[in-house]
Amino acid sequence: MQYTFTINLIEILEMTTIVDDNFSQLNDFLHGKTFSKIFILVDENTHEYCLPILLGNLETDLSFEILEIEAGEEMKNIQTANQLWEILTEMQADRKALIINLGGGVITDMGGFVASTYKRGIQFINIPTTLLSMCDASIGGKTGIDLMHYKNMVGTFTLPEKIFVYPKFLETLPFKELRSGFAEMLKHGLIADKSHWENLTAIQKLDIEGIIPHIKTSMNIKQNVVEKDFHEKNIRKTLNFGHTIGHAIESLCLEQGNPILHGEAVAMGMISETHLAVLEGLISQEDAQTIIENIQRYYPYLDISDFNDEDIFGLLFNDKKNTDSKINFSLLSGIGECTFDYQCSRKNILESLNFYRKLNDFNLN
Ligand SMILES: NC(=O)c1ccc[n+]([C@@H]2O[C@H](COP(=O)([O-])OP(=O)(O)OC[C@H]3O[C@@H](n4cnc5c(N)ncnc54)[C@H](O)[C@@H]3O)[C@@H](O)[C@H]2O)c1
Ligand SMILES: O=C(O)C(=O)C[C@@H](O)[C@H](O)[C@H](O)COP(=O)(O)O
Ligand SMILES: [Zn+2]
Repeated sequence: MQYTFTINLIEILEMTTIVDDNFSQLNDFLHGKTFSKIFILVDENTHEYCLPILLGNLETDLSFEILEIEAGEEMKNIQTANQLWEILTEMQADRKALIINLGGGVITDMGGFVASTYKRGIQFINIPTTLLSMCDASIGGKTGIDLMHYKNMVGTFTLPEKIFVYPKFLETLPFKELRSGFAEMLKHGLIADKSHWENLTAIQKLDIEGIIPHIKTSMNIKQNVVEKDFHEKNIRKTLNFGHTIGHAIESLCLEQGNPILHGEAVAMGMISETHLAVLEGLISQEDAQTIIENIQRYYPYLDISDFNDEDIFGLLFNDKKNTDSKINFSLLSGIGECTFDYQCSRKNILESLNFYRKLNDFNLN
């Protein structure tokens, strides 16, 4: 017998709220609930820049504890998860405890994972503080940690109770982090909405004034895809465009102790995978050129000349989308259209990596 599981669109859309300056939507949510205790997970930066804003507006009689981890992808691992499970145990967090994940994608992935496994699952909400987590990571229920240097190898599909988005958190976000999140927004346009892509690429200077008006569209694209295929059996794989090669490069950089930002890796992966789509006859040269030139406008060239092809293939062969020992790509068939489960020849994959290696640095930033 086959079971299918679909989440109701309304459920996902209602899960996400853009909050006002008083966080009244968050306070309303908390007032109606009987949590035993609240744990707010932060990293050192969101502790400094975002927690004071949140606490200044939080209206609740419930007691809360702050759990802080160091910032960075290097922390998204089993050791950190273990420490958090231990702290929750020592503090006698019960099944009615709530975790508030206040941070970027590392915090929402990690906090969601810890919450979804502790005592077989306690409730959590996401309050994203980076562009990347507002538009992508806080939405859709993928939680997880890296294993060795393989990205997101252990995790769960578990939705938060709510996602509260406060775009003004972006005011303190460093430019590189803003640009990293912008890569996932470009991805949303490329896989699903040509006009979103055109609006984003019309932005001449990447700053929050230019980007904030487009956040909601990216959130909606992600929500719509997730609603159709929560467990990534089919169309959700399109959200992985740029990530097959991107994750491999991100993992290698992490392993070498030279981490790059997730969005930087995705930008590189989108260029390489767009060329791969040309080699496979999926997309026109003209569309590919537009895509690649625009991504190059925003992102610095990543020097992967020293990366060994076999190391890259080793990682590609462990990609979570693979089946039957075959690498499954999500490739563009046009601007705003994406295929998935697409298998390419080794020759073309190598050529797409070499295409990237040969690109000049046209970065304007
Ligand atoms: N679950 C998903 O669907 C999903 C989607 C995309 C990415 N991800 C994951 O998300 C992670 C990347 O997320 P990220 O880019 O948000 O990284 P991040 O969480 O590491 O945050 C980036 C940096 O910005 C700092 N920061 C956060 N908010 C700030 C603020 N308002 N002001 C100043 N500094 C602030 C953080 O401390 C950190 O140093 C990766 O691990 C990636 O795999 C998950
Ligand atoms: O939500 C999804 O599905 C995505 O693929 C979004 C990606 O941007 C994100 O990086 C995700 O964590 C990648 O998923 P993974 O399953 O390849 O780890
Ligand atoms: Zn991503």
